[in-house]
Amino acid sequence: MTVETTTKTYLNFINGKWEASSSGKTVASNNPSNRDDVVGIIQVSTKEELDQAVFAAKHSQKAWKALTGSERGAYLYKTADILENRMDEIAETMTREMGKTLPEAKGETARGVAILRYYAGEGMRKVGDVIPSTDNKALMFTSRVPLGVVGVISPWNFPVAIPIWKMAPALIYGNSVVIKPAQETAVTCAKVIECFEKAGIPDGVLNMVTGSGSVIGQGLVEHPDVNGITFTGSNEVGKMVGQGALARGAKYQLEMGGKNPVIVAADADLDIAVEGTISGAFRSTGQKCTATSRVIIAGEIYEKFKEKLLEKVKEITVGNGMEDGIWMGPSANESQLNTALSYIEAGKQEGATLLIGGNRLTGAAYDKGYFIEPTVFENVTTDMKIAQEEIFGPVLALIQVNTFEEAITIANDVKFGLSASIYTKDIQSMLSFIENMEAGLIRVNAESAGVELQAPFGGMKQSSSHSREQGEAAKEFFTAIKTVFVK
Ligand SMILES: NC(=O)C1=CN([C@@H]2O[C@H](COP(=O)(O)OP(=O)(O)OC[C@H]3O[C@@H](n4cnc5c(N)ncnc54)[C@H](OP(=O)(O)O)[C@@H]3O)[C@@H](O)[C@H]2O)C=CC1
Ligand SMILES: O=C(O)CCC(=O)C(=O)O
Repeated sequence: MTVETTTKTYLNFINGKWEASSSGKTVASNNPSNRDDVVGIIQVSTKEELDQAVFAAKHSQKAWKALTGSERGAYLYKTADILENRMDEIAETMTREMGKTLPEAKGETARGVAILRYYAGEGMRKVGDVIPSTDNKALMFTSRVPLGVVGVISPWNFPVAIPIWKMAPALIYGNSVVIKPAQETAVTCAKVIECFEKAGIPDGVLNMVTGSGSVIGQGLVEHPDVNGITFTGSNEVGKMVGQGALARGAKYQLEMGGKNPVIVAADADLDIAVEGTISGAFRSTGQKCTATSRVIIAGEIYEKFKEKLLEKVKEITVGNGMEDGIWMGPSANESQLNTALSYIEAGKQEGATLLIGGNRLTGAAYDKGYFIEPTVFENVTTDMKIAQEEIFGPVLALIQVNTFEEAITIANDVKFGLSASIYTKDIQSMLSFIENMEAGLIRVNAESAGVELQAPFGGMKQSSSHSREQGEAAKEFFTAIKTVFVK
């Protein structure tokens, strides 16, 4: 395993060139496992650089759109090959920058490669339908056109996969892109952009501007030349992004929080249910919008499930994700750690019973990082904060129920509707769950997290703006339909 020791300064990528911000200000991106380790220095940009990036995107888009889909796809195939060759280095940067373990980071980078290849192929697929006209002398069909300039605002929890699952479809359908990655993981994003640059993407078609959400993110939302905004992050910011885009008639897409339940029915295979619950709740330190945060368990098997779950939680090794044998890394930053700790406190105050964990980890191996114990509560009622609000940390609430109907009611009793999972062998329970769960992702005998790149991804209720990302569904956001009537 190689660890970089020099600290590099990363610039903005505007119109095919790497440039420093005119602000002269930079900020360090630190390792959440060891805050003394500076992963890179990034630009704190101004509106001026954002304007330059949007100008470049706007002026390059016509020529980009004029290429055939297969020509645009060739750039994505090339980018995929370059990313694949840099897999280890980019995954290591991700682990250093936001903490997820190296195997998780490698898996995510490989997923980025696969997403690029999937959308590269999309350049050769159909863009419209022929629709019978009532006039037998006419030809009626639909065609799709790009939106123009797409603004991408991405979070830190999937620093490779999320930027790529937004940029790749935007590009293949003929849009140009300005991305503002989360400051937390801007170095990882810069390395992904380097792969596109190396693949020869034409100047101005893809631009990256780093800086704060309130300046560069908000600036993208309000920019009159940005035709579409795709966002993943918190509900609070997402709603502002949506309102800002709507106010000026721009298209927008929001992927936000989750409070994802797992139902463990009386007939479930408990070993499989425990394995899926642990992985869903604690992988990536619970920092996934699809993470499991509530387990709703049939009374008959409650004690047995709890016992098996706690046995496995005790085995979780927490530490620096670069080290072999570490299963769970740190929280991505101090604020995430404090949020998780404050929810743990709220759980105790509101009367839930802490079964395991609940503390920040201390000691030589932990003091310079943001490490927290995997935590499980029981006696959780649905009115408690830990049963209602997104924690984005390794905290699990166990809720015991008497009937299947009660399980579904509780599972739905939140403002979110992203992902939901059930463990059962009974086909009627499965069908009822599929029918009645208010969630965009329904998982049967599988963990709540885990998304396949070729399938639609998104939530119901307050988890999304009701559109879907990934797979073919991405076409709906990144293009506009023209209905053509020819006579
Ligand atoms: N659905 C998901 O996958 C995610 C959910 N979250 C949730 O959000 C909570 C807070 O995380 P946080 O990182 O603060 O999430 P944010 O929603 O603040 O960040 C997401 C992205 O939006 C940017 N942003 C921030 N403010 C604005 C703004 N006013 N206008 C436009 N863009 C903006 C951020 O920039 P920058 O960070 O550079 O300032 C980042 O690029 C988490 O605890 C979790 O609950 C967070 C990440 C992903
Ligand atoms: O579960 C996954 O793989 C995707 C999760 C996700 O998109 C997110 O947390 O933002």
